Amino acid sequence: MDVAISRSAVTGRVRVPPSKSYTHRAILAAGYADGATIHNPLVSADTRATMRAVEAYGGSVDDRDAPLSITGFDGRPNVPDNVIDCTNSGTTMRLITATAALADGLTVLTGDDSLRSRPQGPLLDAIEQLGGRAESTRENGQAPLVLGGPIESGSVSIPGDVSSQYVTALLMAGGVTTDGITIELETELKSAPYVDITREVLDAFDVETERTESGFAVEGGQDYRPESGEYTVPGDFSSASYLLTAGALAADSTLVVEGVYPSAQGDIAIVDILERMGADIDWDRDAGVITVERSTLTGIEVDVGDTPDLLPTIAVLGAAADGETHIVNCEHVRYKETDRVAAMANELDKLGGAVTEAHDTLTIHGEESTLQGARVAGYDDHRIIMALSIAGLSAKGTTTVENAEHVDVSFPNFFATLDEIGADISR
Ligand SMILES: O=C(O)C1=C[C@@H](OP(=O)(O)O)[C@@H](O)[C@H](O)C1
Ligand SMILES: C=C(OP(=O)(O)O)C(=O)O
Repeated sequence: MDVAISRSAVTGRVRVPPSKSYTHRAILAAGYADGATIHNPLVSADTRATMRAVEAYGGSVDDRDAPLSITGFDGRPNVPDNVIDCTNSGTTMRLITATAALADGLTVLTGDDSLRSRPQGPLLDAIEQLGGRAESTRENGQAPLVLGGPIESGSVSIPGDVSSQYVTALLMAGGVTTDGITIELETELKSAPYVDITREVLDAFDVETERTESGFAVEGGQDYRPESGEYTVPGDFSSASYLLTAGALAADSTLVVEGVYPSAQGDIAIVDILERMGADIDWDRDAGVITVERSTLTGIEVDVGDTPDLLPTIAVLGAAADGETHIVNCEHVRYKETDRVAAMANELDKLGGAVTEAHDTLTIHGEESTLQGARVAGYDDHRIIMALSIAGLSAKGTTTVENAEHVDVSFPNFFATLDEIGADISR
């Protein structure tokens, strides 16, 4: 499905979808428990992959609309009857790799073309350090993966600069091992707030984890027990970033975004980034409401070490701002559904943006950029598609984004939501 977006104004009130990261963890935590009811879940292509995995390990998921009623496998995953297809979801594949290592037998994990090109090597190495079997069928550190357990407990040493999801996977599985898992980080941890999200969800399921001097640790022999059997997912700040950017670039008067309460999400930084760029933005934290007005923006420097998923959004803001926007510390953003640093450099260039790409930085020269509608590729990547669609709202003329159906991964109602607030869109 190609989507055409013409320059138009947006206004009104919108609600953000529930958080993808919290939903994945809550579903899997309910699987590690004997079950739970998950309120306000994100039901999307990626979270459905995690639901299927919980079922493959012996749990069940009823009512795939809110709330989700999950029966768990109680810390003891079955050997799946079939290969588990994680489709496009890196979070699913990393988190359930460690689950597979708890089962007494072999599990095979695969995914789509994109997921089968993403790095899994450090996590496979960690499973081997714990005495499990962990193989990449093509011996290139990528899926398809063959995992065998059961691992019992132990210490692992892994790099922290490829994906934080390896740490999340080991902490979640470690709680139900005999003696726990200690994780030593060989490098600085990138995407660190995602481990904070994990620890927050584990705490809500009564599983204790620890930040140590050199990494993290989780004691074994713990039971996943959600308080009163329930868990409620907060709103998603990565998804909110597209709506807030739409407001800052194209609001008629104001755009009001609802369902945005404080949580451990690093992508809350979008509020501060917009403020630093000069946007007129106000966050009522108690009410969970952000109000943003169309604003004249100025380029800034942003370190995305903690917030890789904001890179496409910030690149679009930079192309619409005056002056230079310098995005630094972004090498890990190249390991996502696509190489998002290169994708944004290529596609903003087609829209008239002046961009300089280096290995670990992306610079957008706002003063040399005048956004003009064009046909752009979506790279089958939800975040590239959503960011370019918002660029299309403020570009002169019409922007066509190819294969835009992939928004289904994290924000299934994205185009319907833009439509509701007045964007000129044809699908
Ligand atoms: O754990 C998570 O929920 C996520 C962690 C981040 O990945 P990395 O830790 O691989 O950077 C982020 O980019 C991804 O969208 C979701
Ligand atoms: C990178 C992302 O997710 P995942 O790693 O789960 O594929 C994302 O949602 O931007």
